[in-house]
This record gives sequence, C-alpha cells and structure tokens, in this order.
Amino acid sequence: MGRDRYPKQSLGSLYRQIKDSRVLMVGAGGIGCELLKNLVLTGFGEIHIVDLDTIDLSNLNRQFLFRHEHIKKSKALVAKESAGRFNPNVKIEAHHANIKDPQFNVDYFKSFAVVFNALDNLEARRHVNKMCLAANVALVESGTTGFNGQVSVIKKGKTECYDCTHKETPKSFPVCTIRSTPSQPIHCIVWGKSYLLTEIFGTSEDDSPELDHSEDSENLKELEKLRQESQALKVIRGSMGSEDFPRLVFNKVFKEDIERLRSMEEMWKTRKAPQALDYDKLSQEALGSGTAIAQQDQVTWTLAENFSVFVDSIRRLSSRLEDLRASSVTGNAPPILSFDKDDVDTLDFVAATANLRSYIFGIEMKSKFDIKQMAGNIIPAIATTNAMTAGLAVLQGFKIMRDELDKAKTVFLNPGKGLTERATLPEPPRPPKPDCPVCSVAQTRLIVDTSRATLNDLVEDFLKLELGYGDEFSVNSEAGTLYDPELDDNLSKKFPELGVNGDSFLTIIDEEDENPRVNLVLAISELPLPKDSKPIHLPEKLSIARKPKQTPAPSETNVNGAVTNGAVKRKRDADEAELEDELIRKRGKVAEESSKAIQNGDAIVLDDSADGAIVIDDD
Ligand SMILES: Nc1ncnc2c1ncn2[C@@H]1O[C@H](COP(=O)(O)OP(=O)(O)OP(=O)(O)O)[C@@H](O)[C@H]1O
Ligand SMILES: [Zn+2]
Repeated sequence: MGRDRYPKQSLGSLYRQIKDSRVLMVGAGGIGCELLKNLVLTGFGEIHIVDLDTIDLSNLNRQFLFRHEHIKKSKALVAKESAGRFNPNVKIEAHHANIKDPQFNVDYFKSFAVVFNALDNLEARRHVNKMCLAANVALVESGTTGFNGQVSVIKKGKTECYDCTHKETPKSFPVCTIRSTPSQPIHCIVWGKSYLLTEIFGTSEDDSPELDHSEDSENLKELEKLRQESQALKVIRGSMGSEDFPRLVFNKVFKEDIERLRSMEEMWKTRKAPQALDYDKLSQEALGSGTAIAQQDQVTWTLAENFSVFVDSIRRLSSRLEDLRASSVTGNAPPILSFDKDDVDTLDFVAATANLRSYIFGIEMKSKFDIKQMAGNIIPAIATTNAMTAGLAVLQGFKIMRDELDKAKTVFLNPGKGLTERATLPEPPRPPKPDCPVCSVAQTRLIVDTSRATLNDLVEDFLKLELGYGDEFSVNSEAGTLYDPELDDNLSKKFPELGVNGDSFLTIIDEEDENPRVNLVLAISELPLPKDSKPIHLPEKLSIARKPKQTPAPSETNVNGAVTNGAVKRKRDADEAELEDELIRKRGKVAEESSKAIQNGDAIVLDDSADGAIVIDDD
C-alpha cells in the first residue's frame, strides 16, 4: 500500500496541488515539530524550515523530532533529518538562521504558496507578518500558552493582520520597587536576575526591559543613591575570582545597602523595615548544609541553605567568566554571562539571591522550581495543545490552497470544563483595520542605488516632486525617525549611513491635517542604476489612498485592567509580549462563548471519554 493512499483519499483533487507546492515553516520548536510532521505526512512537496536556535534538554519532552544526542545541534537541521524519514518523497530545505536575515527577502517569501508561523516571540511574528503582506502571501499564524492555542489566517487586504490588534507589552516594574521597596517574591527575583546578576557578570541594569524608568523623575534623590550603590558594586567586580569575592558581594548587597535603606525612616513608616544579614553568622549556620541542596528544586531552602547556594553559585559563575575572559580575543567585546533559565549556574544564583533578599524584606521565599518559572516567564508548554494547534494550522492551510479564503477561520483552542474536555471556538477572520499602520498602507518596492542616493534624494526629489507630498511628513526606518520637518540633519547622508540597506523597510507617514494619505511602506531593493539616471527608481505604478476619517474607537480594557482608547496612538513595539497576552485577553471570552458554541452546535473539539475519539469539526 502506497504511503500516500490515505492523504489522496481524504484530500481528493487537493492532493496533487499540495504535492506540487512549496511552503515555509518559521520556527521548529513546540508547534513547529508537530506542524512539520503534519506537513510531511500530508505530502506537501517542498517544505522550507527556518529556525535560529539549537536544541536544549528542556525541549525534549515535547519536541519529539529531537533526541538526547541532538542537544546543541540546529533545530532546523535535525527537524529536517528526523521528519524527512517519515516521507522520503518530500523535499525539505533547512536553514539554521534568523528569519529576519536579509537572505529571506520579499522575493523569497513570494516563492511560497503558504507561510506557517510556529514562533514564540512578538518581534519575529511581526516581521513575518510584514514580509507576507509585502509579498502578498497567505500566512497561517499560530501560538499556544499552556492549554490555550490560537490559529489565524492572515492575507493582505482580506483579513486582519497580526498588527491590526493591540499586543500587550510585557510586565515591567518601577526601578524603586525592585531596588528599594520590594513587596512580592517576583520583585526579588527580578532584582536577582535583572540587577545583581547583570551588574556582576553582565553589562548594566539599564538595558533590562523588566525595569521601568518612567517614574525616575519623581525619585531623583533615591535614584542617585542607587546609582552610587551600583558604582560601588562595579568596584567589587574587580576582585572576582578571589577567595573573598562572595563575602565582598554579600556584605555590599545584603548588609551595607540594606542598612542604608533601613536608615531612611520615612520609607518604613508604612512598610516593614528590612533586616540586614550577617555573613559570618550565616556561614556558621551553613556549615552542615553543603551544596547538594541546589539539586532539590521543589523544596523551599532554609536561609542557611540559600546562603550555601549563593556562595557556591557565585564561585561557579566567577570561574566561568574568568575562563571566558582568558580565552577571549582582544578587540572583541568583553565576555559576559546572562540569565538563562536552563543554565543551572545562573538559575542557582538568581534563586539564592532572590530568596536572601526576600528574607531580608520579610517576603515569602520560593523553591528553585517556582523561581525558574517566574524568572523565565514560563507557562508550561503542553504537548497536546501544540499538536492540536498544529493540526488546526494545516486545516487552515488547506483552505488557502483551495483558494477558499472565505471559509478560513480564526480558531481558539481552550480547556473546556474539567480536565478531559477541550473545545475550539472558530470565528470568521476579521477584515483589515482601516487604520492599521502595518496592513492598511500603500506598499511598493523602491529601487535605490545606495552608493549614490541620499535621504535628500528621497525626500525632495522622490516624495515631494515625484509623488506630490507636501511639507508635513516623516520618513521612518525600523530604528526610528530619519526625517521630519523638524529633523533635517540626516538629509545629506547616504542610505547605508542611516542603516538602510537592501530589504529594509521605510515608512512614510503623511502628517498633513487635511486629508492625509495612508502610510506608505517602501521595501528597499539595492541595485546600481546608470550614472546619468536618478539614484531612486519606482519600478511599478503606485496609488496612495487617503486615510479614512477617524471615528472615535470604543475604549477597551487590556490585560492589566488599564483602559485604553483605540483612537489614541497605540503603544507599540515590545519584544516579547507574544501571542500569550492576546490569548489571556480572549480567554474569558472564549470560555464563555465556547459553551454557547456547544449549545449552538458550532465547531467544536471534544475529547469523548467513552471511546477516546477526538472529533474535529472545523466548518
Ligand atoms: N527570529 C527567529 N527566526 C527563526 N526562528 C525563530 C525566531 N524567533 C524564534 N524562533 C524559533 O521559534 C521556535 C519557537 O518554539 P517554542 O515556542 O517551542 O520555543 P522553544 O525555545 O523551543 O521552547 P521554550 O521557549 O518553551 O523553552 C524556537 O525554536 C525558536 O528558535
Ligand atoms: Zn493590520
């Protein structure tokens, strides 16, 4: 019996089309492994995989294409090797690379019938969304968080794009809460991870997205003191590797800094004052506890045990950094160590220092296991959710292949009532938002001879003279604003000096009060043009619509309960808000509506406890 008998039977005429198609899968992690297996077994003729990461021990419980011997190898390459065995008729091409690399340009995206996202971060999802819009290729976007999953179809001009809806920014904490007045375990964990670890073994706390500096101006005096404390810690870094190093760090952060804080009586009128710790006393108490305790990650360590793990982990990290420094090449950036939830040395350090600080402030101490979840912002990944989501993604892929976009669905997967029942809630995709800055735009490719073209050529010659823009507009790259009526310093600069190269995108925002045009997105292609011609050339006809008149958008409540008004400029660009926040926002609605869907007989996935069969009815 041929391996393609069943796919042929169930897919009918679509089978041939699928066999001749080329699809792209971005991300080969939890969803990606399941998705690749589905694509290969369905018989998609050519599958490209892009993933930048290598395999980690913690991936193995659910990323079933990987085995222990694959740890540290490329996910994309191993996924190709493992899944290729399921169906040798399928051609798989694997790239161990970032999807944002310039080799994956608009033409590359154009070469696929469908793009499947199996990513885990907002930034990469936004990028693929933008590339698929530019290439006019359909994208199946998917994501999971614990028991919740979501699949949606994105097609230029037909459906909402990834950026049409607001994505929440990750949670950050005011600096003073973290550095001076912690009140919850998470505050101490962020302190251990984003302040102490980075100050001693990394660069500087200022880079951390978890620290919110927006209230800085209200606390200038305290912040000045905190800056001095950081400076003093930097001096202590100089004795890294010495026998005394753990004591020096300990006395600084768990004694002197705490005593200074405690002396600020105003601060402790309404809060419990912190209590400094004593190194010698704790080392006496810790004599019997040893370092093996660090392996017990489900129990809450005693104060003395936390002390032992602190001393041991700071020594482990110090010698690692010393070794890295000894082998680093002069001229390169000095080596640093940064937090990784799967790096046991950094995790032990963060767990122990967070707990010591919690003790000082009278906050509950936590187990290393709990700290790992909190420090890594981890919601456990559920293999079954990934598998179901990947299955739903392929079903949507079929509709795209059949050119039946009108039948495509945004599907929410969520835990139904109880543990055994699961349900999906399909909705028709929403239309594109007329004011979306990403998809409701005019878009074109622009050929630029970057060896000659200056920003002035673009602004004066191309935008004003050729396209008829007035005086009020701005030119923006991914790095920020390059030009607006108040910012003309860059006009004489050539494109590469502004960080704009082939396959960069520029967005032109018309800021005229009267009847402004929609945003214009220019996909730059680098090409030498004849010397006697202009250095910027528009290869295709372009028409730019006017922005729809603003009607005040209804207020909506975000995850954190803050009310935002859709008419106000959206807060954009956070690295890892991911799909999760959207899912959390929708979770309440899904739970409520899925029970309605059950009553109405709409599409549903039910785990039938009688015979274990799972029925997926997606239409
Ligand atoms: N810009 C990018 N280019 C290519 N691949 C990416 C990019 N960003 C993320 N990925 C990949 O997307 C995949 C997402 O998979 P998943 O959510 O299962 O994460 P993971 O890192 O495998 O697991 P976990 O984060 O739960 O430990 C990862 O393999 C990751 O390397
Ligand atoms: Zn959009």
